[in-house]
Amino acid sequence: MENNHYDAIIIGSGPGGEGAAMNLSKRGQRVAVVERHQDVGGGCTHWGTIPSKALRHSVSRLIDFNNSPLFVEGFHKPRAWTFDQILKQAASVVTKQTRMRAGFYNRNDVDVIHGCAELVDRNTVKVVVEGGTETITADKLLLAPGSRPYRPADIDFSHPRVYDSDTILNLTHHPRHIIIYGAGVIGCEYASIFRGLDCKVTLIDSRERLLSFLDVEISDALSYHLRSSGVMIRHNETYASVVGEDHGVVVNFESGKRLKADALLFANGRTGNTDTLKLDKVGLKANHRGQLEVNEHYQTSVENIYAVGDVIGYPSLASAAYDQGRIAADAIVDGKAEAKLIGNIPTGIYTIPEISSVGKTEQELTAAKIPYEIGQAHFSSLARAQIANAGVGCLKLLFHRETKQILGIHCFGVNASEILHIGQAIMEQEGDANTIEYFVRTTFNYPTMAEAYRVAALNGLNRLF
Ligand SMILES: Cc1cc2nc3c(=O)[nH]c(=O)nc-3n(C[C@H](O)[C@H](O)[C@H](O)COP(=O)(O)OP(=O)(O)OC[C@H]3O[C@@H](n4cnc5c(N)ncnc54)[C@H](O)[C@@H]3O)c2cc1C
Ligand SMILES: NC(=O)c1ccc[n+]([C@@H]2O[C@H](COP(=O)([O-])OP(=O)(O)OC[C@H]3O[C@@H](n4cnc5c(N)ncnc54)[C@H](O)[C@@H]3O)[C@@H](O)[C@H]2O)c1
Repeated sequence: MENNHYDAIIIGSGPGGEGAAMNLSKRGQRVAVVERHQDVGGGCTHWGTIPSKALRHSVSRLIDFNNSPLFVEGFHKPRAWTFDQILKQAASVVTKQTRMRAGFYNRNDVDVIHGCAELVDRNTVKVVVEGGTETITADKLLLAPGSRPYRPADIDFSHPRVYDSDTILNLTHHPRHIIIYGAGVIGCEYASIFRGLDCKVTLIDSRERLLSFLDVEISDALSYHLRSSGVMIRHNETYASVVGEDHGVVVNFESGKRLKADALLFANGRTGNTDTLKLDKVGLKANHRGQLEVNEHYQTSVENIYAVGDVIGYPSLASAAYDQGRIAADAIVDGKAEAKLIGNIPTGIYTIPEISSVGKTEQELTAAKIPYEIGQAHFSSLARAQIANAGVGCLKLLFHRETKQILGIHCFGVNASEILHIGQAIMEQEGDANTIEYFVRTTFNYPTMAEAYRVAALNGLNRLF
């Protein structure tokens, strides 16, 4: 029984669970991680971030190839790949990630128990393993069970042509036309992937603007580029019913419209994986989206039970989940966490073109009556972008016209999610060190995409009078 007692038990081996496990182990704690999937890595590695980013990478290489005069000379038709083909490439990345992550647990002496965890009481976890159950105990518990696609009850997800963002990874036919219902981040990313594979894509948005949390100009640019690549976007539409047919799906809308396609990807929201945890055994209750409430130390209302990652809701990102796990581990060991998740969480959206932003949008600054100015650099005017045939995109810096403090950074185009971090490093500086003038005072390698910061800063400073 002694061996079954740990300092901490973690449920879930996604970025939240892993971040916590590594930090707890480095801090000398005896840790067990319970994972119901056969491999570690979480939804992030197996069904979410990693496969979707690997698929997207293959598609953008295909687009680059077909658009490069150097490669297409002599070819009379564009190269084409099927979803099935690029899935194989994605699977190999998932395998590499899984092996690497399994190694982290091994090297750090973290016990990984494969089975489904249920809470018995505030110190005891029952693990349903193949052929029986195991019971383990700990002083502290950390819940990092992640989330899954939200599935409305009136849609038959067992129909072979109806997919969500998990099951789309089992798609074996190549749809000529796919309807993507839900134009959140997942819907927009998959619209780019399928369009890049030359499928006809209809993207259904229940709202009137794509990704309305983005700066309007960037969201407009995304709409423009998705549309010009051939994606049909329908705004302000809500489904009334989904009817599965022999080789396709018909979606009827409340507006009276009807659409038919070979497949439907329903990507409209996520639900926290709390339904099988038996939260009632410890007196916890999830909200209607299966999410738990925590305080600034990631502690739930039960003192020794913590929670991180998608199960606590916003920002529901792998990037943040890892940091939350690390911070929660400090709180578990020290009783409180000194470190905090940064206030301005960056977003990286892997559509084609890619989008990334941090800080305030123009609409937020206008609403708050903050006197800001804009500095812009269009990629088409950068030598590096011209060399790379990557002229679509821009970097937009929003800064305070009096203090020159950077307030927001918005970027779209090739490598936007990498480019963003240069500006973020300056924007995160305290006091006067956060200034757009940094980009004018420093010297950038030439030619680089980073040079966009100098171009944008000069553009913005020249607007001041
Ligand atoms: C299609 C898609 C693309 C995404 N792209 C990005 C991106 O580009 N960038 C980004 O930052 N984020 C992205 N995300 C979000 C990101 O994947 C999640 O925010 C992240 O995985 C959350 O980490 P987590 O540790 O909370 O949970 P998860 O990664 O979901 O891991 C939870 C783990 O807990 C296990 N588990 C659940 N219940 C139990 C139980 N009772 N017993 C045992 N084990 C259990 C699950 O099997 C799972 O392995 C994407 C998500 C999706 C769906
Ligand atoms: N590149 C990235 O950072 C990236 C990529 C993909 C996904 N993600 C993460 O995945 C999630 C995206 O999910 P999404 O694109 O499906 O859409 P979303 O979170 O934008 O939600 C779409 C709609 O569904 C509703 N909704 C959400 N959860 C619901 C629930 N449980 N029940 C009923 N309605 C619900 C929302 O209010 C919204 O109107 C986000 O949390 C995002 O952070 C991130």
